Amino acid sequence: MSELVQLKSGQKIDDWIVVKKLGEGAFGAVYEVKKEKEAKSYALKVEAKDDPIGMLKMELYVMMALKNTRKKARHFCELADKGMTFNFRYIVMTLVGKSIQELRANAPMKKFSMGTALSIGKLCLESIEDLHDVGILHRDIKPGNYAIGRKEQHELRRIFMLDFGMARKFVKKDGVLRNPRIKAGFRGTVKYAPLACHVQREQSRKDDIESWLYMVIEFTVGTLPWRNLTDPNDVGLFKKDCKGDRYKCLFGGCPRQYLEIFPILDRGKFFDTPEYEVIYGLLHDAIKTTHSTEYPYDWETEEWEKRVAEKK
Ligand SMILES: Nc1ncnc2c1ncn2[C@@H]1O[C@H](COP(=O)(O)OP(=O)(O)OP(=O)(O)O)[C@@H](O)[C@H]1O
Repeated sequence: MSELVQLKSGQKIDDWIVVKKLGEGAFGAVYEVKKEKEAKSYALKVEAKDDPIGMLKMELYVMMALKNTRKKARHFCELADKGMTFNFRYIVMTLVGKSIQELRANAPMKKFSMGTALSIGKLCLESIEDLHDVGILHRDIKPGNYAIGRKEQHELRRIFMLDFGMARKFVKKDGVLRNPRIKAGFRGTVKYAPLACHVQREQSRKDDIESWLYMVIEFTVGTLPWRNLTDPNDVGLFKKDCKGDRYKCLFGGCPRQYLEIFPILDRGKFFDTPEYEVIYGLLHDAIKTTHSTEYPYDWETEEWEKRVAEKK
């Protein structure tokens, strides 16, 4: 694998000045950048030009595909610039706030209140539906790939879907759905991967929703029962059992409506459009039956701010 590109604070890349590093993924780093004499910050993602995998190309493709859609503004960063220097490629996009993973780490018992869990679960599902609408699967749905907006922009109730490095087009140019390959290599993150991924089956839209369900269960109860398993095969077997006899192990502490989601996914075939509306309906129903309120979100409260300040 090629070396990660490292940029320094103050370094100039075309029109952009690096403020600081925000984080680093397996394939590249993300930096806060600004234009000279402008106050607004953006996020710049880099990748070495000789990177054999070339995840940024897919990120760019996805951002362009989303650009002209009706709902583009809802849950995605906007592309502000793209470019290439002597040894790396980069894209510049909306700067978002904390990832859901970081937020959950700060939450008491590592779980959100029922209202917040259900409400952001709904927004995360909307982002998946929007992505599917442009013919793309995410294939790495997890809390680290979602972030809220920035406080300065008054966007603490907005959810952004990030990181399209694992994405795949499931529709061909002529609009026909691509046929599944006989075998598809493991993609994504073991903890949240759908069962299809564990058995190296081609993923389809319902598999993004299966990962979403694991993520939402974790938002709600603070844990997933296979959290301590490291072997992907063991995790796969555990997930399989949870779809059957061991369902209580996974759904304990969740609203009863979550139990209805696997059957909805299972009755869908590979090429079928998932029943998003039915799932939104279940989430709304769960808000009612658990007597939850969606707002304020947990991170908008004084207790939250106090706890974060105490941790520092
Ligand atoms: N638009 C953005 N604004 C602010 N921070 C961002 C933005 N995009 C990504 N980040 C942050 O940059 C870091 C690296 O992101 P990246 O997507 O490269 O990798 P990752 O998802 O953390 O890891 P991996 O590639 O292993 O899945 C993460 O902490 C992420 O939250």
